[in-house]
Amino acid sequence: MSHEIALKRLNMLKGHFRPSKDLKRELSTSTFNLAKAQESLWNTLPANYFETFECISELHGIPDPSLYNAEKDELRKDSNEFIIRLTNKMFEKGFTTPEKIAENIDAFNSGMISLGSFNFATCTRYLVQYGLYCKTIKNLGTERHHQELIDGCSLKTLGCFGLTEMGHGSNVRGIEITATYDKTTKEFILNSPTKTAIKFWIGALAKSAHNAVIFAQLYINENGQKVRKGVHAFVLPIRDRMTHTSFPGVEIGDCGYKKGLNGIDNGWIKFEDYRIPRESLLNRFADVTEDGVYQTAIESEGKRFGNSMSSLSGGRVFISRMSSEISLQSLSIAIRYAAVRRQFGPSDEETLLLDYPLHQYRLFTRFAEHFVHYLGANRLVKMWDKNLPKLLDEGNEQTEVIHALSSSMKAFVSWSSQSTIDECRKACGGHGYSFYSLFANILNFNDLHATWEGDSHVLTMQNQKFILNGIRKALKGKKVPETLEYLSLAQTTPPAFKGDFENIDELAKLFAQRASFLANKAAKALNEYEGGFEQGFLDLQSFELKDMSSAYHDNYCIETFRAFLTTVDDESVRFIFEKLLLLNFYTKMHNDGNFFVAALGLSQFEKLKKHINKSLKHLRKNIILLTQVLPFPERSMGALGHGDLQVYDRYLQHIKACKGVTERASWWKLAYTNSEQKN
Ligand SMILES: Cc1cc2nc3c(=O)[nH]c(=O)nc-3n(C[C@H](O)[C@H](O)[C@H](O)COP(=O)(O)OP(=O)(O)OC[C@H]3O[C@@H](n4cnc5c(N)ncnc54)[C@H](O)[C@@H]3O)c2cc1C
Repeated sequence: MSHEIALKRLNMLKGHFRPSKDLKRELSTSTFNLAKAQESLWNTLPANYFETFECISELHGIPDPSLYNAEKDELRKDSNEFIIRLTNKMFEKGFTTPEKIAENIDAFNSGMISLGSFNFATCTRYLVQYGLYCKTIKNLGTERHHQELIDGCSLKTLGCFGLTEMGHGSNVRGIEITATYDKTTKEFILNSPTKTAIKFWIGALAKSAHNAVIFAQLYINENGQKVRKGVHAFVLPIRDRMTHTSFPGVEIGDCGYKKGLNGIDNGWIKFEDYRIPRESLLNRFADVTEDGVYQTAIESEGKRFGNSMSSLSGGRVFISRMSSEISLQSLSIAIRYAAVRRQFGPSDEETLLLDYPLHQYRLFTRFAEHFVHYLGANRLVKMWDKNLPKLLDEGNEQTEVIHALSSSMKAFVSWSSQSTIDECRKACGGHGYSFYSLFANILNFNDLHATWEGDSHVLTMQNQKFILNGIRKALKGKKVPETLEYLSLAQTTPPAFKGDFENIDELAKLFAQRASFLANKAAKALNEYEGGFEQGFLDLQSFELKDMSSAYHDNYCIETFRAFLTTVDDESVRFIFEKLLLLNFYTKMHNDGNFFVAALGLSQFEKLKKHINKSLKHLRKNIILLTQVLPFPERSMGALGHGDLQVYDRYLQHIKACKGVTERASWWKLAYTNSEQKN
């Protein structure tokens, strides 16, 4: 499908807005060309985004997420049924054959992101199936695992990904499940020796999966000794396909109700002398011969482990994007609601929430921030897709860059998203607390992003190590990896900024100098740390090291945005996008007084407030049209945020659509004392 047709169809999905009084008023002040803005932004979207969107929207009977409040088992059944229907549809349309998907899982996965606006559970099921189960087989397996890959891609086999255990999540190298090779039968024997060795939290395991990828400590016999060879991955059946019950030696259970995302059947699994064939070992980087000899071309256990884990960056890439997307989704809801909601005011007609400067600050500064994140995340998805064919090639530095980048993006984007979604909920007051506003759903989903696919604090430490390595390279005059070019500025003191506050290039340079300065400051603090480098690395986590990572993240997003601006040819559109970037600069500067008071001087720093207020006023004129630039369908806008701004009508429709709203309760008699009670 051509891009143009895709845009047209997606605009149809987004809905035609009946021009309500509020919408007419809002659009009358806008200053930019909507179609041109959409074209520029949508060009940055991941491959297959529109195609998947169209496929999903053609499936009938998918409930509106803001009306869908089913119980755990029903949610799980629905998400299972839905991915099967969707995959069939994709095949039917010829977008994907199992072979095609096997070759390029990520193009498919990018499209799956669009599922998020329909149903988070189904989107997660897709990520587990393709992004974790299939991708691990593809990246860590060899030709002998091709059939498993094809079966996984076509959904003949439902799979899950078992890395985390009851006792170990972040420290994956500490997992306890053992896989011991028995050369007499040419099998591995899986065992969970302790309670903490039980695999836990595994998505799609509790009720659905036929197969699992399981990470375990590999043991072989060498000269009569049991020798540990480190963490390795295996693909294995866990349930009998005739009965869908687990095999002897495998115990599977449900992790039960969670804070959210109950449509995913997270489970636990315990092994007791469970035998699997030698070929189950995903043997791209290491193998065990029939006679029980361990063979690998990579001597270092750490390097082998690193290779096994690098394919996991994909999950972080998608989380970064998903988090920025659902923040903009939440902001669009809150902004549209505020264009209708009135409170107080000098005259009979009360003031719109959207006209209060405080409300503008709360919502527009975050809109600008997440718009910048969104572009950063879209670029990261493209970097990931491009790098995929050579992901694990020897000497491919790009994999390391993407790992560092996705680690910081996942952390900083999902952290700020959490507070943004919460702020949006509060900005809609009491109605924001309603289930139908969708905020509870979105907030609970995003909450997980801080934890799964690697705890975000632990991930920022990986990003910090990458930057510190970069500094070492820069000091030796070696080329630094992509995203660390700013280190060449070698900034050891805060620069004195005398530039123009409207000049994006000058402000971008200031942010690059800040990233360089904070990196050098952290490196110096570590080198001079009294307790030594290792202790310093722990002690300075909340201070210099976190600031260093945060500045790296800001710099990457700013550079991405500047590159994006060069692709925008319509002046009215470029102008409005520049305003978003400038507002993001000002708020970030204002929030980091430590650095920016030193760089600007106190009186210039104080002037930031004036620049912020001016930007808010300008954005006020365009903000509703800006929400229309985003490629979100109306069904992801809950009851309060549809583009036609018919807030109260739709909210009431939602309320009334629920079963039993106006009916007398079955327990009504309890509302009366015995003496009053009717028969
Ligand atoms: C709904 C859900 C679905 C999941 N799905 C899967 C799945 O399909 N497959 C799978 O394998 N796993 C899955 N997980 C597990 C998830 O990936 C882990 O929970 C995650 O990696 C964090 O590990 P943990 O829970 O052991 O936390 P811990 O590592 O115990 O962390 C607890 C806290 O300690 C802090 N901490 C840890 N180490 C350090 C340190 N060195 N310095 C300072 N602070 C530290 C962390 O920041 C965190 O706040 C899922 C989890 C959930 C909740």
